[in-house]
Order: sequence, then structure tokens, then C-alpha cells
Amino acid sequence: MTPAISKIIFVGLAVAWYLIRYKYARRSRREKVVSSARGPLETALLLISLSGLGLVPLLYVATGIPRFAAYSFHPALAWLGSFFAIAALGMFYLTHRALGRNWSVSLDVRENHRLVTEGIYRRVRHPMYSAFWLWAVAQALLLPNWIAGFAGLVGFGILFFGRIGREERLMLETFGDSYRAYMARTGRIFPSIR
Ligand SMILES: C[S@@+](CC[C@H](N)C(=O)[O-])C[C@H]1O[C@@H](n2cnc3c(N)ncnc32)[C@H](O)[C@@H]1O
Repeated sequence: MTPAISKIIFVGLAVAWYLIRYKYARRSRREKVVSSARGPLETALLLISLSGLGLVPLLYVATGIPRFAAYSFHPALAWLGSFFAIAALGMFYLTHRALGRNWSVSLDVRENHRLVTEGIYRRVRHPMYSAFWLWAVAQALLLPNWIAGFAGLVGFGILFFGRIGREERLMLETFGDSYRAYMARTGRIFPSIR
């Protein structure tokens, strides 16, 4: 493993990540939204997350900027990062497949929205966010730069903590006791950690 291979792995898997999302984003445009918790806060959170997980690391891969934040490359960390990134991508795919037409990039409830509680959603109620956390850790391990590497954890962390309470409230308003019972038997992003 070399720094160049580590960057190629990061970009290749990021493209795969984008392609998975693109397919479901196109499909979801056809599904009517009946209620939503979108607003300026959601837009700001999405932009912050996109910067940390996308723009900052891609600028680094393309140009080496910010150079002052570089540190020495460790092949073992990059191997671990590749493993985490592949696991994150697999989880990301499974969550999109399970949510199907119920998926949306933000906080929307669709017409005939179904509460998904099986498959990868059986023991964890936010496995897509688990995949994002895993991906953000992979980014930190693959890119030897304090800013570009850790921007994903910071950017996604801000989105996660700024959104999760509102998303669960929206689900409770929509599904009531079914979601309450689902919350009682699942962990947020890790089984058995509520
Ligand atoms: C970006 S997706 C993230 C889904 C989930 N938080 C996760 O991490 O796997 C957000 C949308 O998914 C929907 N959603 C969240 N949990 C759901 C579930 N268990 N079943 C169906 N839709 C869900 C919400 O309506 C929200 O608009």
C-alpha cells in the first residue's frame, strides 16, 4: 500500500458510494412527499456534511491542499481504512435496498410510507448513519492529513447530532406506537446501544 493507492481506493469507493445513491435518488423523485421537516437548518447540515465527506477530501486528493496538515503515511492504517470503507459501502447499499421508495436524502415522509424494521433495520434503526460513521472513520484512516482525513467525522458528526432527534420525532409522529416499540428493541447506530 502506498499513499497514491490509498487515494485511488478512496476515490474509487467514493464514486461507487455516489452511484448507489444516484440510483435511489432518481427513483425517489417520483415518490410524493406528504410531510417534511426540511428547512434552512437541514440545508445547512447537508452542505456541512457534503463538504466534510466530499469537497474537502477530494480537494486534498486532487491537490494535496492543505499541505501544512499532512502527516506521515502508515500502510497498516490505510489497509484498515480500505476494509472499513468496503464494509461501509456494503452497508450503505443494503440500507438503500431495504428502504427502497421510503428513502430520502433529508427528513421526508412519502405517500404510503412504510416503516422498515427488517433486514439490516432489524436491530439498528439508523444503519445508513452507521455506514456514514464507518465511512468517515475510513476517510480518516486512508488520508494522512489532519484536516482532509478528519473533515468527514466532523462534517457528518454535525449532520448526525443536528438531525437525529428531529428524525426520530418525525418517525414518532408518523408511526406512533409502532416506532416507539421499534425504538425500544433497537439501538440507534449500534445494536443494543440505545
Ligand atoms: C437519509 S434516510 C436515513 C434513514 C435512517 N435514519 C438510517 O440511518 O438508516 C432519512 C429518511 O429515512 C426515513 N426513515 C428513517 N427510518 C426509517 C425506517 N425505519 N423506515 C422507513 N423510513 C425511514 C425518514 O423518513 C427520512 O426521511
